[in-house]
Amino acid sequence: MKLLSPAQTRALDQATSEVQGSTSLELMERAATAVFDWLLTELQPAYTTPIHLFCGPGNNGGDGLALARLLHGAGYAVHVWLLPADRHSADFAANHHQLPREINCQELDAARLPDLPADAVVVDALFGAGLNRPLTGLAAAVVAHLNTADALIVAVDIPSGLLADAAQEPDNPVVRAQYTVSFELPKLAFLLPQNAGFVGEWYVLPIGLAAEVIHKTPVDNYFVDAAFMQGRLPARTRFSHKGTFGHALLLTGSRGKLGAAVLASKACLRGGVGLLTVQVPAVGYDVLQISVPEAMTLTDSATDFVTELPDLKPYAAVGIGPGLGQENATCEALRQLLKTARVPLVLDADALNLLGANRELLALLPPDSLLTPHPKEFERLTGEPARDDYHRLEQLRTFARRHSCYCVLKGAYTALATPEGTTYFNSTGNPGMATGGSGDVLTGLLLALRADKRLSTLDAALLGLYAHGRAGDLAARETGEAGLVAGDLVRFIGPALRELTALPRRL
Ligand SMILES: NC(=O)C1=CN([C@@H]2O[C@H](COP(=O)(O)OP(=O)(O)OC[C@H]3O[C@@H](n4cnc5c(N)ncnc54)[C@H](OP(=O)(O)O)[C@@H]3O)[C@@H](O)[C@H]2O)[C@@H](O)CC1
Ligand SMILES: Nc1ncnc2c1ncn2[C@@H]1O[C@H](COP(=O)(O)OP(=O)(O)O)[C@@H](O)[C@H]1O
Ligand SMILES: [K+]
Repeated sequence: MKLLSPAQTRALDQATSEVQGSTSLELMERAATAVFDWLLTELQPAYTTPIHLFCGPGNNGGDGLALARLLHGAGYAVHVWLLPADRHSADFAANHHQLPREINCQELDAARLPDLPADAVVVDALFGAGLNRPLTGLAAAVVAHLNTADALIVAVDIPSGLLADAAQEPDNPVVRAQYTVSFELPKLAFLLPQNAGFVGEWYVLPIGLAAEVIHKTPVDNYFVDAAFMQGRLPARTRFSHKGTFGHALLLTGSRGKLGAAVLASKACLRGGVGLLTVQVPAVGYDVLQISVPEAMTLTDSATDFVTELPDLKPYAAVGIGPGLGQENATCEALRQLLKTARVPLVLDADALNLLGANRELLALLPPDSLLTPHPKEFERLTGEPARDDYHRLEQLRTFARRHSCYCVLKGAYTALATPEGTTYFNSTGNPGMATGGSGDVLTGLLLALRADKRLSTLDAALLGLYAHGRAGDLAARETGEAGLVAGDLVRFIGPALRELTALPRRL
C-alpha cells in the first residue's frame, strides 16, 4: 500500500469523484458508513451506551455528523457536540442540515464541557487531514478535556491535532485515542513509536477510492502488507539444485555469544540457502557442529573471536555481525571484508557497532550492502542522535542514499530505505519479538535471501523483513507473546516463506 501525503489524499478524493462520477458528499457517506460498520462490528456498543460525537467545522466533522445520523437511525443514543467556527465545509453543512432534529446537538462551550462517563464512546471528528496548525483556544481545551475522560475514544481518520506525515512540537494538544479508524490507506504518523499514545490501535477501512489514481500517484513511502508481498518469492523449479540458491558465508560469534551464531545459522538454513559455511572462533567449533549439523564450520585461529577472512571466492553472499564482539582484530577482518567482497553483504549487530566506531569504514561499503541496525545501532552509525522519529527516518533515507546501501531500521514497523530514496514499512511482527536473538534470526534469513541469485536486493530485503515478522506472528499463536523466544522464529520461517511463494501459472 502506498502512504500518501495530505495533499495527495485531497487530490485522490477529488480525482475519485471525477473518475467515478460521484460527489464528495457521497464519498463522505461511504466513509461514515464504513466507520459505522466498524463500530458495530468491533466495539459492539449496547443501545444504552452513550455515544458522544465531537465534530469540527470541516469534512472530518462532516464524517462525524453523517455517522451520528447513521447511529441514531440504528437506534443508538447519540449526542453531537459542535466546535463553533466562522466557516464550515460544504459537506459539513449538508450533513448538519440532514441531522435529525431528535438528536441532541449542542455547541461546545469552554465553561461547560460535557461529562463523559467511563462507559461512553467518544467519537473524535474534530480535525482530520485538513489540520494545518496546532490546536489552540477552545479546540485545545476540548482535546485536553477528552484526554482526561475515562471514556473510550475512537478517532475518525486521525486523532485531532496530529499531523498525518510530519513532526510537531511535543506539547501540541492531540487527542489520545484508543482506536483510530482511517480510510483506504494508512498514514505515516501511524507507523512511528512517538505517536502510539495518540493513535492507539489503528484500522484502515476501504471506501472505494479510485484504485487507478492511487496506482498512478508517485510516492516515497510504502506500507508492506500481504497483498504487496504475495508471490514475490519465485517457486523452486523441479530441477533446482544447491547452486541455484547460493552458498552463503556467515562470520559470527565470540565467547559467550555463540547462541547468536547458532540462531543466525539456523535461520539462514530455514531461509532456503543452498549451502552455508559459518566462520566462528575456535571456541565455537563444537557448538556449531553439534547445534547446526547442516552448516559447514570454519574455525578462526583465534580462540574467542573472529579475526580472519576465508577466501571469499566460493560464496554468493556474506553475512557478518551476530555475536561478533568488537575486538580490534575483528574490526580488521571487517575492513578486509569491505575491501575485498564482490558479493552481496549483510551487516548486523557488532559489525554495525564497529562501523559506527570507525566511520571511515563506511566509505568502503560495497554498493547494495544490506545493513540491519536497531535505533541504537543506527545512532552509532550516524553519530548524531535523532530529534524525533521523523528526523530518524530522514537520517535513514540520507544514509541509504549517501552510502548506496539498503538500510533497515528495526522496530515495530521496521523501515527499509533504499539508495533511490524509497522507504518501505513492514507490517508483520509483534511485541513478542522484542526478545534477545530475534535480530540474529533476521540476519540469517536475509543472508539466505541475498545468496539466492533469483532475487533483487530489494525483493530479498522485503521478503526477509516480512517473513521474519510473519514467522513471529505464527509463532506467537502457539507460544503467546511473552513466551516467544528467538528459536521459535526459526521454526516458522519455512511456513512464512511458503505463504509468499508464487503459485505455478495456470490458464
Ligand atoms: N481521505 C478521504 O478519502 C476522505 C476524507 N474525508 C474526511 O475529510 C477530512 C479532511 O477534511 P478537511 O480537508 O475539510 O479538513 P479538516 O481536518 O476537517 O479541517 C477543517 C478545516 O479546519 C481548519 N483548521 C486546520 N487546522 C486548524 C486548527 N488547528 N485550528 C482550527 N482550525 C483549523 C482548516 O481551515 P482553515 O481555517 O485553514 O481555513 C481546515 O480546512 C479527512 O480527515 C476525513 O475525515 C471523508 O469525508 C471522505 C473521504
Ligand atoms: N514490537 C515489535 N513488533 C514487531 N517486531 C518487533 C517488535 N519488537 C522487536 N521486533 C523485531 O525483532 C527484531 C529485534 O532485533 P534486535 O533488536 O536486533 O534484537 P537482538 O539484538 O536481540 O537480536 C527486529 O527485527 C524487530 O523488528
Ligand atoms: K479526528
